[in-house]
Amino acid sequence: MARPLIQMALDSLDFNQTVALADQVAPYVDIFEIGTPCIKYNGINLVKELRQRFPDKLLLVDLKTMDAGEYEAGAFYAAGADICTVLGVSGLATIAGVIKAAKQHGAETQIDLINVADKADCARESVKLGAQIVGIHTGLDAQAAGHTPFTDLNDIARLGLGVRISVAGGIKQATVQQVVEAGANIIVVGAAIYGAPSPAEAAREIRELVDAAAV
Ligand SMILES: O=C(CO)[C@H](O)[C@H](O)COP(=O)(O)O
Repeated sequence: MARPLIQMALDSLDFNQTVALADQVAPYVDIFEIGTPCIKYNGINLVKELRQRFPDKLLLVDLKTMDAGEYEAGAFYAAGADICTVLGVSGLATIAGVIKAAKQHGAETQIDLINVADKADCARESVKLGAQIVGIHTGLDAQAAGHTPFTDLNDIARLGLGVRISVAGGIKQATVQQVVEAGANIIVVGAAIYGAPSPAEAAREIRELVDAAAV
């Protein structure tokens, strides 16, 4: 099995704390995600800062674009994003716009299936348009209501779409093995790392667990 990637969700609003957290966990993660509240609060300068400090990391900007796909995402790809997210619920025209912007910058697009009613159909159509990553995502509010991403992950993995599958939504040490075995290629972790007494130690543990599960 190819080594799954670990994506650190940087979900603080504070610019300096975000950069400091990225520094702490950098040895153990592959992708830095600038989370949606964080990118709204800090804007494109944070993309430029992380791009400059971490030239070897993949940088995902969690725009969750809902309209004006090409226009909105283009600026973030130009600033150094490797991946931007677009909402599956936005519709195919917006998804196509983000994909077009990504192609112009040699970058990639992730479809976020959060709150999509027919996830299999949306994933299939998005892949046909050229999306490289399908994101299974139980958001923070849905997590608070007791939801998890595991059933959706199994359903989408079974489709065999031939693209990478990302999973997010409360993933922690106890669930890493389950999501790797279910077929996730990108494991997104936020609170289980940034909420730990030592984020670096938590990230190191998750790296070990992901690598062990993927053998
Ligand atoms: O995109 C997000 C919320 O919309 C989060 O960044 C994602 O859910 C990962 O964080 P956590 O592991 O804490 O769920």
